[in-house]
This record gives sequence, C-alpha cells and structure tokens, in this order.
Amino acid sequence: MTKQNVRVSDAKSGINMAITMAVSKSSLFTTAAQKPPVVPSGYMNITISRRKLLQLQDLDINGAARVNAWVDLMEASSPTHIKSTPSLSVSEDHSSWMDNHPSALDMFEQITNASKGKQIVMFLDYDGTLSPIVDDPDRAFMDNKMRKTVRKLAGYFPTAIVSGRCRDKVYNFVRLAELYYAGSHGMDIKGPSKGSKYEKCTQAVLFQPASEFLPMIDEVYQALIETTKSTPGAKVENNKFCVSVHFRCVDEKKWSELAQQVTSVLKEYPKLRMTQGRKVLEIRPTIKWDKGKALEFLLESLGYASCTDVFPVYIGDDRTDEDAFKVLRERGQGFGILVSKIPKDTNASYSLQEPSQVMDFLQRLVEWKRQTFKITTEDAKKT
Ligand SMILES: O=P(O)(O)OC[C@H]1O[C@H](O[C@H]2O[C@H](CO)[C@@H](O)[C@H](O)[C@H]2O)[C@H](O)[C@@H](O)[C@@H]1O
Repeated sequence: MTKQNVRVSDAKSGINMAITMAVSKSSLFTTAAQKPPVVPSGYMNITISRRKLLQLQDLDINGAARVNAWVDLMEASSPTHIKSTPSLSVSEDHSSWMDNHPSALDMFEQITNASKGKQIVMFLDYDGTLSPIVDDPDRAFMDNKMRKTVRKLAGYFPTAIVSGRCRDKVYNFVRLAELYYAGSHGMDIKGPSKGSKYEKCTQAVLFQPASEFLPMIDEVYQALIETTKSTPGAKVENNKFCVSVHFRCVDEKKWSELAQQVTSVLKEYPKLRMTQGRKVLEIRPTIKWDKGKALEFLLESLGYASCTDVFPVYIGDDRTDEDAFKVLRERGQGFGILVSKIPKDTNASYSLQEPSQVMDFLQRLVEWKRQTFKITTEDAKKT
C-alpha cells in the first residue's frame, strides 16, 4: 500500500483541498494476467478532480455550482480538454499508460494461459466497443464481420452484451438470439431466446430491478425533450429504464445551457441520478444497480456465483463499464479490457484501441479455442 498526496482544485466550484490517497498495488491481483494498475502521474490530477466533481452529485450543492460542475465533467471527458502534467510529454504519458494497460492483442498468450482450466465468460459493451462511435446514435451499426465473429465467439463461450441502450434497441443492432442481453446499464437482463447450453439451471433469465421507475422515466424523457428543444444538436434518447441526453452535436458554447436545462428538470426527480458517458448525460434511477451488478447477476444465472474456475472477460470503452472492471478486480477473476486510444484512469487491466482491434482479439480467442478443442478431441480419440 502506498500513499499519494494530491491537491484537488476546481476554480468554478471553489474546491481546493489536499487529500491523501491510499493506493494498493498488490492485494487484489491473483493471476499473472491481472497486472496491478499503477496510475501514471500525468493522469492523477484529472482523475481526482473528476472524482471530486462526481461527489458533487451527492452533496447539497444547487444552482450554478452544480451546473458548472457538470460542464467541467463534460469538458473533462472531451479529449481536446484532457491535459497532461506539463513535465511529461504526451508520448511519455501514453507509453507509461501502455506499460500498465498493455494491448490485449500483444498479451494474448499470457491471457489465455491465465484462463487455462477455467470457463471463459465474455461480456461485451456495444457502442464504441462492437460498433464505432458515430454522431447519430440511431446509426451506430455493427458490421457483418463483427456480427459473424461474435456469433462464433458465443458458440464457444457464454457471451453477454451489456449496454446503456435499451435492450430491444441493442438487440436490433446485434441480432444474435444466442446471446444474453443486459440493456439500460444492466437494468434489463434477458437470456438467450432459445435458452442456453451453458446455463446450469433451466429457468429463463429475465431481470428488471427498476421496473417501478418506468412511468417516471417516461415522464422525465418527455420533460427533457421539451426543455432541451431550444438547444441545437441536443438529442434525448429513451432507453426504457434510463434516458440519455446526447451533446456530441451540441456546440461547446452551449454545453452550459444544456447542463442547466437538464439539471433544472432533474431537480423535480430526486429518485433519479445523472452520470456521464461519451458526450452523453445519462439519467437513471438511484437504485444500486450498474453494469458491475449485471455482470455478477449473469455469472450467478450461469451457475458461476461462487466458482473459482470461471474467467470473465469484460470489454468496454465507457465510464459506465468501469463498474464492471472494478467488480472483476475485486473478485480477482478474469479481467477488463478498456477500448481507448487515449490514456484514461481505469480499472481495466488491458487495452485495445478501437472496435477493429476488439474484433481481432475476439477472432483470436475463437481460433485459440478451436485449436484447443481440436487437440483435446484428438487426444481423447487416441486413448
Ligand atoms: O453502454 P453502451 O453500449 O456503450 O451505451 C452507452 C451509450 O451509447 C450510445 O451513445 C454513444 O454512442 C453513440 C453512437 O456512436 C454516440 O453518438 C454517443 O455520443 C455515445 O455516447 C447510446 O446512444 C446511448 O444511449 C448509450 O447510453
């Protein structure tokens, strides 16, 4: 355990304080595939500042300070705003981040070695992981090559799609009936339509822990459409158990106006909370449920609740995927892979740069499993 002193300052909300963080570098990592993350110094300031700003949600801070905090968060997630420590060059920062989060393609052998004798279970985020990020959320199509790869993958390993989108919408993009789907950030989980060869129990999986919030979500969706219609480029998306307010196509000068509009609507809904993804504000129930809980629920449904011979792999690109990466670290099982071209504070162990690399990684997994399966079957015939 090491301690790091960090100064948190945020001019707009007036926060300026020194805190001491305990950073554990070893206790959670049990396999060779799980390298302890050493947070590169160039990112510490951004990380803490963001965390502090996130805490603002829980404090009784109203009005301008709250709006400013959200605008800071919106800016912090925009690559053009991410600054590194002046003493380090961008390439130095990047290479030290890569040392701590190496490419999952480069580390393929180590990863498969660590999974030996265990059942791999695959968890895949959708936007930015299986499909590239595009301006129009309704046109975030997955290409056929990726679909074929995911289909083959699901033939070898139980596979789930875990998305912030509503389940029906993500299903319409993926169109593979053999998968598990966890939509609305895991608040809407359904097993394969024809059942699953992997499930140890026979009961069909359907889990919706936030169903009582449906009328409220519909109401807030309508209110957000009405309130944000004066902001050009803003797009409100109904994701059934949560709502997304997109600002990818909103002029940066209007971000503050949009944050103001959204927070003014949310003031009336204390049972809803706001988080942030890639150029999107996400509104969801305050229940303690997220992608990490969905991962645990799915492992349990598959009969792996307290098994030591399971190896979950979660691939995602977004802040909301961090909940799942964290669960894997805490369980000391499997690992997370962050899809990102730029260094980010993450609980993932490995990285991939973009969806095309995700496809390469999944193809290699399929090929590796095919080969291992062939060898095992041939050996069995010989004996
Ligand atoms: O958990 P995910 O599957 O990654 O879903 C998170 C959000 O993804 C979508 O928005 C993101 O992708 C869009 C299309 O590429 C892009 O335009 C947007 O800026 C991104 O934030 C989806 O539309 C949201 O509803 C999801 O919450």
